[in-house]
Amino acid sequence: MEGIIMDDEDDCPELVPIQTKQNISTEQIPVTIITGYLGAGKTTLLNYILTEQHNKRIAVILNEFGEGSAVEKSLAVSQAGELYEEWLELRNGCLCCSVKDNGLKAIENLMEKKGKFDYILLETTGLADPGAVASMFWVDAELGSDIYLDGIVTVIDAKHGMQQLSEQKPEGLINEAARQIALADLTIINKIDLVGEEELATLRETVRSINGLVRMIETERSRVDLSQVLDLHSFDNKDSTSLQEKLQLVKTTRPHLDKSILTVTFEVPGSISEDVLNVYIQNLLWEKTFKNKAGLVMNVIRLKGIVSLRDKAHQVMLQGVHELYELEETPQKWGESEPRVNRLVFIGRNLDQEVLEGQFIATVLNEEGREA
Ligand SMILES: Nc1nc2c(ncn2[C@@H]2O[C@H](COP(=O)(O)OP(=O)(O)OP(=O)(O)O)[C@@H](O)[C@H]2O)c(=O)[nH]1
Ligand SMILES: [Zn+2]
Repeated sequence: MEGIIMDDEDDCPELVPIQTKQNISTEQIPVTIITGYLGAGKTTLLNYILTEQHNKRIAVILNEFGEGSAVEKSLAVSQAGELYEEWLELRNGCLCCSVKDNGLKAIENLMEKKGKFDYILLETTGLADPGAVASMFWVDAELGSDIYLDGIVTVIDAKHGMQQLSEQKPEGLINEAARQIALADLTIINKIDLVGEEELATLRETVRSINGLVRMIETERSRVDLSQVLDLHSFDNKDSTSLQEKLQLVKTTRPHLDKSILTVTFEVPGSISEDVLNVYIQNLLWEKTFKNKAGLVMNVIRLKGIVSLRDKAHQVMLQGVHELYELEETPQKWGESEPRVNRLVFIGRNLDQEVLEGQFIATVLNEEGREA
């Protein structure tokens, strides 16, 4: 297989072999995106991770590329935009860098100049859309990069989180704090020293109502068990069994806050054709032809699933962030007597389970029935 990468020196596309993802994943360096609203405790978390005992050489990137479209900037990598970087040596042989613009390019430079790292932590600015940043790393991994996206961690302020989540945005605009939770693989509810159990319970429930899939931990001064934050493998198929089990536990949620983001899930038995599934997903993510019963366009922020593709012995994982999605065969085979099912989880705005499931059955499944 071949793919195109841009050459640094002369901006000339160059054909290079791309190894399959599975082969290189052991050598690739994980990137964890740390996001969260202003003052939630992101920097405290980074500092904590850096000072904890770990045998990793961690590079920390404080990015300021949240403003504007990070995706556009990443696509302009080949145009060799000017970079501004400041490097700081930290404890444990860790490095810290502040990037004004292109985060990806900075990481590549980092690899060249300082040798390889074991781990990269990237703190986004409080108001950034981490989805754009995540998509950028995800796209890059597809191009055979040295790095891969391990997970999105959202730090939430236990004291101010509810208020931030309740802020009404002008029509059409999304609440940033809610979006950050919708995207997360892990949420850290921080500053629990500042709230009582009741307040905490309300916040917990609200977080769950937004993202039915997310793992939640609670901390003071962002003190976490590192094994709960690093090496989550949220975007790869290293762990498809557990993903399947995890998806089975997810329930469709009821929005707690007005017009808020929620999680929708369904399971439909049968095997489907990849082409028809692609049309369904693209209509949802790209064409935006799906509407809820109030006529509002569905907006999916995160998408996960395990599907049964016709002619495939293995389970196939579905992953999506904003408008990017990917279908990837997992090492997990369907059992001989195991019923073939498709389980999908959607996190986003204006989602309606009946519509999503109904459309899936009507288009994806019935199309399959006609072909069979
Ligand atoms: N009481 C209390 N204060 C905390 C806790 N964690 C962090 N803080 C304080 O909260 C403030 C903000 O923490 P930061 O780690 O800078 O938050 P941040 O998310 O990086 O903030 P920005 O980068 O400005 O968005 C600092 O003054 C921290 O000392 C906690 O668990 N309890
Ligand atoms: Zn910070």
